[in-house]
Amino acid sequence: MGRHRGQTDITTNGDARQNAVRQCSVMEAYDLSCKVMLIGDSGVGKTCLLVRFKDGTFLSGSFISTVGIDFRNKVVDLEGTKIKLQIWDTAGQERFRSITRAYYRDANALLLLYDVTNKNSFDNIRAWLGEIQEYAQDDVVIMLLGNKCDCHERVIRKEDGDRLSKEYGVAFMETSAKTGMNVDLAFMAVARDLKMKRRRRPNEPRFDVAAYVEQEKTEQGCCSS
Ligand SMILES: Nc1nc2c(ncn2[C@@H]2O[C@H](COP(=O)(O)OP(=O)(O)OP(=O)(O)O)[C@@H](O)[C@H]2O)c(=O)[nH]1
Repeated sequence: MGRHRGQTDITTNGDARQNAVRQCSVMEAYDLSCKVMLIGDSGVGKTCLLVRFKDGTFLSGSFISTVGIDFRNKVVDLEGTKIKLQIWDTAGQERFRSITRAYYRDANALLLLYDVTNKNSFDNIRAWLGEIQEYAQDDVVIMLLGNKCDCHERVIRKEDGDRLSKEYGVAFMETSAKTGMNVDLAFMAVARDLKMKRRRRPNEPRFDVAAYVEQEKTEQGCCSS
């Protein structure tokens, strides 16, 4: 397996808040690369999840929506294999849907977020899954994430997310970009899936990302919001 040189991590749109997201990283070598997209309604926490994973920090303060689409790279080490995750952060607002849809078909994994304090964002998950069926590759990895699980104002129970994910046969966990709960796991599970796919021999069983997440995830109650 050859090792590639990473491209510099330059983002694509001019939104002021994303100066926090916009930095050039030193070129890093990697063995495998994959595209991960963050999707879901506006305000569910996609940018914050990305920043938490990439920088280990939480973007608090006033909320400024993503314009269009943006990306950052992160190279992770999985038992000696360097995997470059190219993570696309999409705008949740309806007016950008035609732009973001165009990127679905190149994605290896889709992290689909709702906000546990926002019922609408949960109710819209079925529509998002419909879009995925229509525009994404058949073997795309889908992970449903109930974000902001640190908040006391929760209106969606964990069982609701669980039930929906089972109905659609996708991986599920609750996350918090604020505390970092399960954030690394979401991205590392995607990296592991990619590695297993590339390494799998014809007669070997497929890696079950949903079962892996179920086993590894942290189930935590509320903390302060
Ligand atoms: N308490 C809490 N707040 C969060 C969390 N994640 C995001 N937020 C807040 O939710 C708001 C929206 O977060 P963003 O990451 O900008 O949301 P987005 O999904 O990228 O929104 P769009 O760019 O419009 O699609 C911000 O005020 C964040 O500080 C979380 O895990 N916990």
